[in-house]
Amino acid sequence: MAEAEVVAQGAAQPAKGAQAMERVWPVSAEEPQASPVGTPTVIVDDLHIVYKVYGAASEAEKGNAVNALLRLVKRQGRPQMKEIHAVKGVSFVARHGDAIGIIGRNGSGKSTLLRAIAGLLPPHKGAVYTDGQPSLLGVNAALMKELTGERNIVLGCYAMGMTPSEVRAQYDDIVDFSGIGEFVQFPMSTYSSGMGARLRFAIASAKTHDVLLIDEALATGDREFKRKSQERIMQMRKSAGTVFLVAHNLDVIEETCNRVIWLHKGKVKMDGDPTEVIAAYNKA
Ligand SMILES: Nc1ncnc2c1ncn2[C@@H]1O[C@H](COP(=O)(O)OP(=O)(O)OP(=O)(O)O)[C@@H](O)[C@H]1O
Repeated sequence: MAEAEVVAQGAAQPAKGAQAMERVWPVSAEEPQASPVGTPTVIVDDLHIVYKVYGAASEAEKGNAVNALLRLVKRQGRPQMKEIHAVKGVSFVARHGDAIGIIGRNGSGKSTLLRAIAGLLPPHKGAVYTDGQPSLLGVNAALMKELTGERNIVLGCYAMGMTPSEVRAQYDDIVDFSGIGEFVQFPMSTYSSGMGARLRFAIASAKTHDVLLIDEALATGDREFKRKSQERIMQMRKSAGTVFLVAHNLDVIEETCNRVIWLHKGKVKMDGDPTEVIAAYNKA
């Protein structure tokens, strides 16, 4: 991911792969301005995502070190194109106020699904409809390492569409929440990975998102930070946004989410109550 992609990807521009959702619920004269809890925010309809990888070895050459060396040294053979079908026909509806945990083994398609909802990957087949702007907060969503924390906060907030006065109002809270203290004046290249992750989460969560997608961002923080971030995710749910959370730590998912989707080899294996889905996943 490019260094300049700041904090919450997709926050500043319209999503590419995702489509704005058509209204599918009834409109009445007394309808409140704020979206009521339970209205759909994301509809994923028979979604397929396929990566095309160039330069992959053919089946016959797989695992053959001599061939691999020959290809490198003599530049033999034309680059092969291989397709990786990462998400295979996933469908579900997410609603306002939902915090949805996505679980599954390594390579099951969790991050790919989040990136597709954020509109960063075009569907090979099927569609993603979103009501509101999805924002992806990932471990790889890089701030600019050569800039200080201070400048990254300002840039990150602008990238999320905040105004200068909103940035001023939120600045102290972001620094406090991140817990990076005086390091805010140092370049981010001097931060530990945990400090960087905390700052990213603090910046991204300073704004109310329609749909916030969090990819393993809580994995690197310490216990205290995890507690604070979980509280903040709960607050975001209350402000009627929708939060998706990918994490390998199932305790975090169970404590934070009201629903869990278990992906297995790119397909939904189970979707429902966190305790039930996690119990089934642990038995598998
Ligand atoms: N940029 C990419 N190019 C090609 N293939 C990719 C790319 N990203 C992921 N894949 C492949 O897509 C499949 C799903 O990967 P993905 O990262 O979505 O899984 P994941 O469940 O998030 O895994 P993990 O738990 O290890 O983070 C894997 O087979 C992976 O090798």
